[in-house]
Amino acid sequence: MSLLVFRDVTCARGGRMLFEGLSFAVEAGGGCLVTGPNGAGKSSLVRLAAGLLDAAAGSVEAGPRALLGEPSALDPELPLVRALAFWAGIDGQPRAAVDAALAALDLAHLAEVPVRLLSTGQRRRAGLARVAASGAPLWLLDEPANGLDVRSIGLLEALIAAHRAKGGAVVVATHLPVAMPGASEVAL
Ligand SMILES: Nc1ncnc2c1ncn2[C@@H]1O[C@H](COP(=O)(O)OP(=O)(O)OP(=O)(O)O)[C@@H](O)[C@H]1O
Repeated sequence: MSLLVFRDVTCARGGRMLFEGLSFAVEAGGGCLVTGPNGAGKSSLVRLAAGLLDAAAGSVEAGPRALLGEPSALDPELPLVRALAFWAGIDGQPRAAVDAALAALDLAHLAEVPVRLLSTGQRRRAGLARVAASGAPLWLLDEPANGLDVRSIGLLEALIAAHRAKGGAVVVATHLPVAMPGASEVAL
């Protein structure tokens, strides 16, 4: 079953064509690495997949999805656990999903710390925890390894592998190495 399908997609931004005729699909349990130099259109592809940007031509079909973008989307004033619980509530997920995500990203000891006091890497992991707790089958991760140390990249890779093992699918746009065994690659 495909969780994301691009059919002959053309993407233009600011009057400039970024890519055209792009077709690929990501199946349940699958992974897709989106690579390319700065400005190639990796973030734009993720935004197309998220439904935040319209294709100039072609079609994008996606099931329920969760997006990790540059801002973490977490309320900076709330303790981390409450900021995550807010989104989990909107996504209809139980509190246990938040606790599991905090544990998976080694954030449980920071649960009561306001989001604004987290370090860059901790905030990135917090954004990943929001995605992990969303219950969405399709994860769209834009530069998820930015700001992460080597150990945290290992946590990210394990999180992705566990989601895929449960039948989820993951799209990762990255200029840093992120291990996703068996993933396809879209090189822009
Ligand atoms: N809102 C916008 N309006 C006009 N042009 C835009 C807009 N957002 C991005 N662009 C342009 O689209 C091109 C692709 O940007 P995008 O962020 O998708 O690339 P990227 O591959 O993710 O780059 P990077 O590796 O630097 O993050 C760039 O030339 C950028 O200037």
